[in-house]
Amino acid sequence: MNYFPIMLNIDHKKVVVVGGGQVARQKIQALLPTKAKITVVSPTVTDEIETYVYEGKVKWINRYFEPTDLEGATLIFAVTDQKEVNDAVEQATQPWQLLSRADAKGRVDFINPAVVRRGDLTLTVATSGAHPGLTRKLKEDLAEQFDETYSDYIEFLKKARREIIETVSDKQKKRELIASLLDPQLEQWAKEQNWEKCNEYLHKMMEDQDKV
Ligand SMILES: C[C@@]1(CC(=O)O)C2=NC(=C\c3[nH]c(c(CCC(=O)O)c3CC(=O)O)Cc3[nH]c(c(CC(=O)O)c3CCC(=O)O)/C=C3\N/C(=C\2)[C@@H](CCC(=O)O)[C@]3(C)CC(=O)O)/[C@H]1CCC(=O)O
Ligand SMILES: NC(=O)c1ccc[n+]([C@@H]2O[C@H](COP(=O)([O-])OP(=O)(O)OC[C@H]3O[C@@H](n4cnc5c(N)ncnc54)[C@H](O)[C@@H]3O)[C@@H](O)[C@H]2O)c1
Repeated sequence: MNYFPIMLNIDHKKVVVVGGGQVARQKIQALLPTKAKITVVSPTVTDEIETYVYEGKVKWINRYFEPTDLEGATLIFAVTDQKEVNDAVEQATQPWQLLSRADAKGRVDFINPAVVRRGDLTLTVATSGAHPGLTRKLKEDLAEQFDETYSDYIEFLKKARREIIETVSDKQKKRELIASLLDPQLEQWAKEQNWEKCNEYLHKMMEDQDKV
């Protein structure tokens, strides 16, 4: 199966998670960094989900699923341990709504990749359902390779690129300067949190370009 990978903006959109077990917890935790309006429908929820409910991050409808629960939802997660319930969720899903089934049965509008977030950098892994365990392993490898310091590095790159775009008008120079931000020396200084060196390098590079 060739899935189409995209990064969705689901801020302020309604997302309904049917089921409140470990898989629901996993999906909700992946949704929390967004500003989606998350509703969980289930007679039981895990302790973590209950905490999110008390913190106001998730709305809990504390009962068995009913078709009207899906009204207005953009994304729907059928993550109960009952095939018949997941089937009922599928039946109630409108053609324009996007459905994910944790049991990978029936209608599958999207599957969930494993995600590593480092600020604005998002690394995702999927095997198109072939082996989710491998997906998890590769995610852990990536999390190690791209450690937490990457968030600050990406933030520096973002600001430096903006500065170049706003101050350099020559197209060719602009492109060259942006490309040279990927110098491994900068990455190293960013890892050491040496922002003085990073900024010095950036401004020296911009001055040098001016002279050419
Ligand atoms: C990436 C991740 C994200 C997430 O869960 O959101 C995710 N599964 C994760 C882990 C994981 N899942 C399972 C195991 C046990 C080992 C095993 O069975 O393989 C482990 C490993 C573990 O937990 O260590 C069991 C399992 N998973 C699915 C089925 C049904 C089936 O295959 O038929 C069954 C059998 C259930 C049963 O036995 O009844 C199906 C799906 N799981 C997917 C995603 C989608 C495809 C992703 C891809 O392309 O790889 C897809 C198709 C649908 C979906 O859920 O979107 C998350 C990594 C968490 C992380 O980030 O660390
Ligand atoms: N995609 C994945 O990563 C993955 C991993 C493991 C399992 N699975 C699949 O996901 C399913 C769920 O796994 P789990 O570990 O979260 O199970 P679980 O038993 O921990 O949770 C099931 C949840 O569904 C709720 N539920 C049952 N009937 C319901 C109804 N009528 N309406 C609303 N909620 C209802 C239960 O109250 C419970 O909260 C498994 O059966 C398996 O098929 C997927």
